[in-house]
Amino acid sequence: MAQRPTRRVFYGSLVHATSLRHIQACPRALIGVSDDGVIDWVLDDVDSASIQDAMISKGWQIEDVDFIELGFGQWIMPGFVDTHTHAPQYPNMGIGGQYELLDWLKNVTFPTEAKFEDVEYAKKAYTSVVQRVLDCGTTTCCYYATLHLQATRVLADICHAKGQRAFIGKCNMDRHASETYQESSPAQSLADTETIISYIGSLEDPLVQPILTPRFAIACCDDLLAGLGTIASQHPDMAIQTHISENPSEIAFTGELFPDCDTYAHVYDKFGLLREKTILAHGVHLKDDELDLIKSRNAGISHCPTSNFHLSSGIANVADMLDRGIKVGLGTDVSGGYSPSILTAIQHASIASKVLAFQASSPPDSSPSSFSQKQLPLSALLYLATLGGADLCGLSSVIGTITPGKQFDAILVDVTKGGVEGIWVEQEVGEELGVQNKARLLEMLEKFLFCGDSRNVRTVWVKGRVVGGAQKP
Ligand SMILES: Nc1nc2[nH]cnc2c(=O)[nH]1
Ligand SMILES: [Zn+2]
Repeated sequence: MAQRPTRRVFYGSLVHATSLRHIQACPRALIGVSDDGVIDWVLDDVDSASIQDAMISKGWQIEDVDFIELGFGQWIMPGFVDTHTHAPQYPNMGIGGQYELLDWLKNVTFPTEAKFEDVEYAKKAYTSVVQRVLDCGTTTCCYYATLHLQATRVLADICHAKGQRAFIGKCNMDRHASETYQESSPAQSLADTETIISYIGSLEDPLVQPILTPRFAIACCDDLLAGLGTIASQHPDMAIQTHISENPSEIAFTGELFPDCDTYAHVYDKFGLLREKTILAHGVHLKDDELDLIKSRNAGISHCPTSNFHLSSGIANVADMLDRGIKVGLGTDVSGGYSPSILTAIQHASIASKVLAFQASSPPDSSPSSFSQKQLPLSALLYLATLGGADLCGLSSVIGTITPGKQFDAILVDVTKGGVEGIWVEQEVGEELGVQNKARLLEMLEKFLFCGDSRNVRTVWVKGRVVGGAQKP
């Protein structure tokens, strides 16, 4: 029996942000994806009559491939990168918005996370969390797990089985949490961290990677932070995630606990935890010298605007971070944030930038290269959700755009479905693929980013494998 071809060619619209300032929108792209899930070639503008010739020019024959032609209102774009979320907090999503951070952790979050001591509970919860996140179009996700070793293994296994690209961190926290939910000693916490690192390293596919995860400075004693710094130095390539400067009471308490450190960022730096691929969630109240330090260490910020609004933390000045050349990605921060979808983070990142812009006391910098005191343009929003997030995780050469040599981590968007109103009116009057010109495509993209939801995410691929979506083929 003839083998089913596994090389795929997509014909239709392609949209991706290649920089903070530029969206490439190609209404008639032809994309060749190899059977190992790598993007082999991309042609920007191919007439429908020239498809076969175009493929032949790449050495591909139409009979040897799965050929997928996109319809009206559909396009391929990179999958989203969620640079900060808490898998064990999904059961709590939407609950606890009356609290600010420290009370919210005590009253809502720690009791929920404690339940993950039960491995069966963890299996059930994490199975549905990971599928939900994939169905939202998130192809790469940086997950905090809980402090539990077994449950963290379960989360890694589920991401591995479902094929999500993921960073999985067993949370380190040995103080200032609760009597029933904190680790017994730094030694225990560090030993479990080493165990999870080697366990995740033993999974045969490098899609799932370990990430060092000190919860935040308040929850880690000096010995624990020092031990994590040692582990970090033994794994110079490993990513690190933590929280920083989210809430005024948190910052004040951190200052009391680390009186020898000038700022919050200096605490992490002192212990060797501020470096390339360090993902700092929030950064709402960072001072100038902290921003300088973060930039000098080549670390970056996960902007979590939904959470920053929901827990009344404040508004992070992303425009200023971008002007300083600091890496920024988006995070849902469930369940500080109440949505698993990066679309919600995009919407709130836009609103946050507008609030800062209209509260500014001076006129915006007139330089077109400055984002400061201006609303974030669509290109920046899309960039933060894709390539910017990838860059923060050290994956910008692997994912984040639909570019030859990168892996096919992508979504097929369909704005004729679900809750995106208004698009199909033009379709009724005869608009077809060829007429879906660049301006129209950008308009549809904007509508998807602001009015869309997971019903519009038709298919989700990671490394060429279908892993989710509203309508898997
Ligand atoms: N938003 C948020 N901030 C934190 N700081 C320490 N832990 C957490 C957490 O779980 N969520
Ligand atoms: Zn968080």
